Amino acid sequence: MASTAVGMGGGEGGPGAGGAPAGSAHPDDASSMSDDVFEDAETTQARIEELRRRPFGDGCYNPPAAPASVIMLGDSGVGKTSLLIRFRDGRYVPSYFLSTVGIDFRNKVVVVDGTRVKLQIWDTAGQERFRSVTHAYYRDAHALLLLYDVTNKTTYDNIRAWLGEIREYAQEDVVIVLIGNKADCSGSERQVKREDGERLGREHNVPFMETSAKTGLNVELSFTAVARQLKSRGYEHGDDGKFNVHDFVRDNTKARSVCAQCRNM
Ligand SMILES: Nc1nc2c(ncn2[C@@H]2O[C@H](COP(=O)(O)OP(=O)(O)OP(=O)(O)O)[C@@H](O)[C@H]2O)c(=O)[nH]1
Repeated sequence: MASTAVGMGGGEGGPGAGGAPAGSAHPDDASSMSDDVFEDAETTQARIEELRRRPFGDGCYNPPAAPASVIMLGDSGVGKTSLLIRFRDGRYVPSYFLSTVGIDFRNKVVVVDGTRVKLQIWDTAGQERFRSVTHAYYRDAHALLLLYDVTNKTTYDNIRAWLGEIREYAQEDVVIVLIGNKADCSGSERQVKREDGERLGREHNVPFMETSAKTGLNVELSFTAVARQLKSRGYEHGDDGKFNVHDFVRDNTKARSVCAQCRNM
């Protein structure tokens, strides 16, 4: 789990520039284990409104098109923040002690066949008590990355409930990708087989892949699949609409890689 302070706050010049957003704490900070990191709902709401107003700040000049909004969802601890940091910064930040507070975002441009697709990726708190805050964002989402943790069966079982929430709050045509994260873990650590994830994806007609924020397995692919599908639907100079995300994911998914630490467990 990670706090929003972990490299988050993508907009340059916004309230989070040059430091951690309010209500977050750094793991090295002795105060980070105390209750004062938990802000009240009003403060969280004010903070996310500030975040929403931030300009798209990737250092490039992109005046006309607004970025596509991508939201990362899933139970607390499945690795949403870690996956986003891996994708955005190409690094893995091992264990932190604090969960994401409320919601925060990062920007990233993905180039699809020469076209820049700008993604504004929202990292949500998996904890139940922040749900009402994050529900407000579903409506504006173009795509959702829905994660479970392959080492935690409960997070897999909860995917159906997450899909129910998505149906209730998100747009009908929102792009969804189902992700089984922590695929570097194997043996006794693993509680959910890849085939179970594949079956769940088929049941709900959403593309599925396993990822590892730790090793980087399929991390790029998960966001590229989203960007390609958004482009194919007409977001940013749409193409012929013939792109098939299921085929794309199937053809590009890499086999599992196992980290040394987990192998020895
Ligand atoms: N082995 C392994 N551990 C991971 C991976 N991704 C995340 N973790 C660990 O899982 C824990 C939770 O990761 P987070 O990224 O904070 O999870 P989260 O979903 O953002 O959690 P919330 O903010 O509470 O919703 C941390 O200790 C991470 O280091 C992975 O791919 N492999």
